[in-house]
Amino acid sequence: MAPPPQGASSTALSDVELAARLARGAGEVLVAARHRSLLTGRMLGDVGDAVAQAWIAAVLTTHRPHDAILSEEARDSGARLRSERVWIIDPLDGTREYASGRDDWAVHIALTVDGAPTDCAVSLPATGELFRTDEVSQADEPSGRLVVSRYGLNYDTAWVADRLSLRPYSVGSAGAKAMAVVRGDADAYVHGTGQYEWDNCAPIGVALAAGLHCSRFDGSPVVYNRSRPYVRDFVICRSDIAEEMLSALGDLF
Ligand SMILES: Nc1ncnc2c1ncn2[C@@H]1O[C@H](COP(=O)(O)O)[C@@H](OP(=O)(O)O)[C@H]1O
Ligand SMILES: [Mg+2]
Repeated sequence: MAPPPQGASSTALSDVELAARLARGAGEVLVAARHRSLLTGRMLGDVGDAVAQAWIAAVLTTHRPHDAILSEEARDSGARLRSERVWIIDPLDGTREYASGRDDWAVHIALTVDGAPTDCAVSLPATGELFRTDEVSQADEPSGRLVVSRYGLNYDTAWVADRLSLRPYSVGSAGAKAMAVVRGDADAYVHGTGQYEWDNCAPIGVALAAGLHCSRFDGSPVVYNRSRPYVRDFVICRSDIAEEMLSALGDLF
């Protein structure tokens, strides 16, 4: 009997298991590409983006040949707008942090079905952490902190920090910020200056699965796989402060 074709599509691998292996595997590729600082800075960032993208695309094409893909590092095509199942990928979120030797960078893998994240994983390869929708839960204790950009507070985050009496806590990368809330290092992440869908889809998928509140500033759900894949604002926070948070965001000028 002939052996099964190599790289044949696998139905045995569940969507969430595939997402987790992609996030973990691409993270290992990225850690290897940093190898003893043979490359640094912009060159390392460019190589990291490219090799992680190539590996993820090859695995997805092999294991889910009928699904569409939207990735920060690949050309977009209108085909995804006709597809129910779309993988939304950021092969390396926090490229600057990765390239400068920091730990706050992430790999984002999300499967969306009809615009909603279902099976997602976010890896933080430099710390060895992997967050997946089927194994995540909300942290018990509030921290009293608001996770903000490495460049400090802006108008929206200063407003929220003041209204909810939260102390700012600086982290790079959208995925690393969102996972700081999942882990319990922060109570909220608020972003009002726009991001692409790949920056927040898997992080929001994981945060929703953990029982956190995730929405647009007006309280509506974040919808994915739009023709222009851009999200103007969103909030991720502990469910017990969601009401107060939405009220503060509703009062923003
Ligand atoms: N105003 C904005 N518009 C578009 N993308 C933004 C943005 N602010 C942050 N991002 C993206 O969100 C990610 C986290 O950014 P930050 O650490 O500054 O919060 C980065 O992704 P990449 O590193 O994948 O490019 C960054 O490009
Ligand atoms: Mg990104």
